[in-house]
Amino acid sequence: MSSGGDSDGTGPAGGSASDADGFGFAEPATDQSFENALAKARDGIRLTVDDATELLATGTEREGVDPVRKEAVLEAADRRRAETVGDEVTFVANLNNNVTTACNTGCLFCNFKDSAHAFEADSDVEHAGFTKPPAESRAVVEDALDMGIYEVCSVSGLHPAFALNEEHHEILAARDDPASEVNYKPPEAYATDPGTYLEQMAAMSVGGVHLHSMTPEEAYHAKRGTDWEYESVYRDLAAAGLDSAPGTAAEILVDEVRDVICPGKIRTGDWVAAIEGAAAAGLDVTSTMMYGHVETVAHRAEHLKVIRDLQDRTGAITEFVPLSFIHQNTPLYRRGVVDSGPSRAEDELVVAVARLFLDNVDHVQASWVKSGDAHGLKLLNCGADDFMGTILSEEITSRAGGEYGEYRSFDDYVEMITAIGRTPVERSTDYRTRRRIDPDDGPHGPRLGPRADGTPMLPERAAEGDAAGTSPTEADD
Ligand SMILES: C[S@@+](CC[C@H](N)C(=O)[O-])C[C@H]1O[C@@H](n2cnc3c(N)ncnc32)[C@H](O)[C@@H]1O
Ligand SMILES: Nc1c(NC[C@H](O)[C@H](O)[C@H](O)CO)[nH]c(=O)[nH]c1=O
Ligand SMILES: N[C@@H](Cc1ccc(O)cc1)C(=O)O
Ligand code: SF4
Repeated sequence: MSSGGDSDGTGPAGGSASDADGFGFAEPATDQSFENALAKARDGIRLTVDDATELLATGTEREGVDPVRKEAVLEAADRRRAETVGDEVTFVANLNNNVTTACNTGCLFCNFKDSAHAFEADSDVEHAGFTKPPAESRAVVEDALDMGIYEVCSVSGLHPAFALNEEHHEILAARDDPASEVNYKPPEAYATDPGTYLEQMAAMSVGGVHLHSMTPEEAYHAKRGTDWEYESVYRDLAAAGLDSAPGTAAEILVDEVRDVICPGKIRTGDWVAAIEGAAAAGLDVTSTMMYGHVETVAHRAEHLKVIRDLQDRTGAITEFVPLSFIHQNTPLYRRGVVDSGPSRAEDELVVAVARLFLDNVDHVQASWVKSGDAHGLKLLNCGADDFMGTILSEEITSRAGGEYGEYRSFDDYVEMITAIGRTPVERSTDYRTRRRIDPDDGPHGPRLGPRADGTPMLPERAAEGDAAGTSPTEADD
């Protein structure tokens, strides 16, 4: 959180919940409010937003995290995890293939993007970003399929030349001033044409891989300037090869927070509508929350309620992914709006309260990308049961200043998960296909991907020690 120093404190997020305006917390909180919420959590009674706020803050009547209360919350969540999903820890053999970093949305927590102007054909602005045309996307996925991946996860900047299809290009180009009205410039204006969204889907959906792509923000971009429904856009994307959608762009699903950290992004209502559209089109979705910047614990609780209500209506959410804010290279930090990300105690409480509050979402993910191995494993004892994927490539967290590398091998996974006394399980994106891994039967490699045969994905030395800084390309040399 933004007030640094005490690594176990919650800063303003922990302390200000009871004075947050407009969230119904005017009643002075008492010790009893926390104890009541904890008792409900232990008994499996559905929690209210106020209950979640109490648990996230370890009581709102005092500032900072109370270590004894925190342990009680984590223990309740760990027990709930064991009762609902058991002792398996899942992970997926996957590849991140992000198509472009060009984006003008201007989110203040993001350093993944590069100003789209720099990508224009006549620009001489230097940038370290990229745009992969569909053929290049396909080649990257093909290579990873040979390594045994099950899933390709693709999230991208909102490139102004991106359109759903040719019809969308025509609609956007017909505007009087497409650049300012609908954030559109024709592909000819750019050094590299990203192709259409449908072309990218068709290119990446190769060889039976599971394609996990098109966040609500991207879906909005794929229908901007039209009266198309999210459902029909997701149906077209699915017909081109999309299998499920990532629920990023959620950030904090409270508009007064979005006004500060991502004023250019879709509002909460649109994010919810996009996910409902994806679900109506028959797609599974994930859900996320990026926390630890300017929001209060009450905002986190409100966010969880949005997700739980959405899941009550759709049943399409396969997992909840807490995304711990990485602050170092972001505008929010550089401009002095925040002076750190969340504390480890906050990470633990977010995972735990997500497990307890989201009684209708089976899986809660820990991220070695955001938290590193040791803290990631700790989160698996706070209510999480999934440890994400091999990913092979990472650009969002590393560009923000994260230092935990860009892939983990199956041997890494098996060693880490068995070290905490749990069972390693290779999963499909939707968790329906699962393969328990015998730790003694190494070396380990993926078996669920269309071309997977149990061969380790990466040469042994690439997976040694801290994987940070070694790319798969370097490892192949
Ligand atoms: C980089 S965007 C790419 C996809 C698309 N542009 C979008 O916004 O949905 C994907 C997600 O990465 C996460 N993210 C970006 N910067 C981050 C940071 N500094 N720390 C943690 N998560 C971050 C945000 O949750 C964001 O929605
Ligand atoms: N938590 C992070 C993820 N999670 C996504 C998973 O890797 C996977 O795609 C999803 O669970 C669907 O199967 N990905 C990142 O790149 N970085 C993270 O921090
Ligand atoms: N790629 C996202 C995380 C993510 C991707 C897909 C998901 O389904 C969930 C989370 C990030 O690094 O921030
Ligand atoms: S989070 Fe997504 S929409 Fe926002 S600036 Fe980054 S890439 Fe663009």
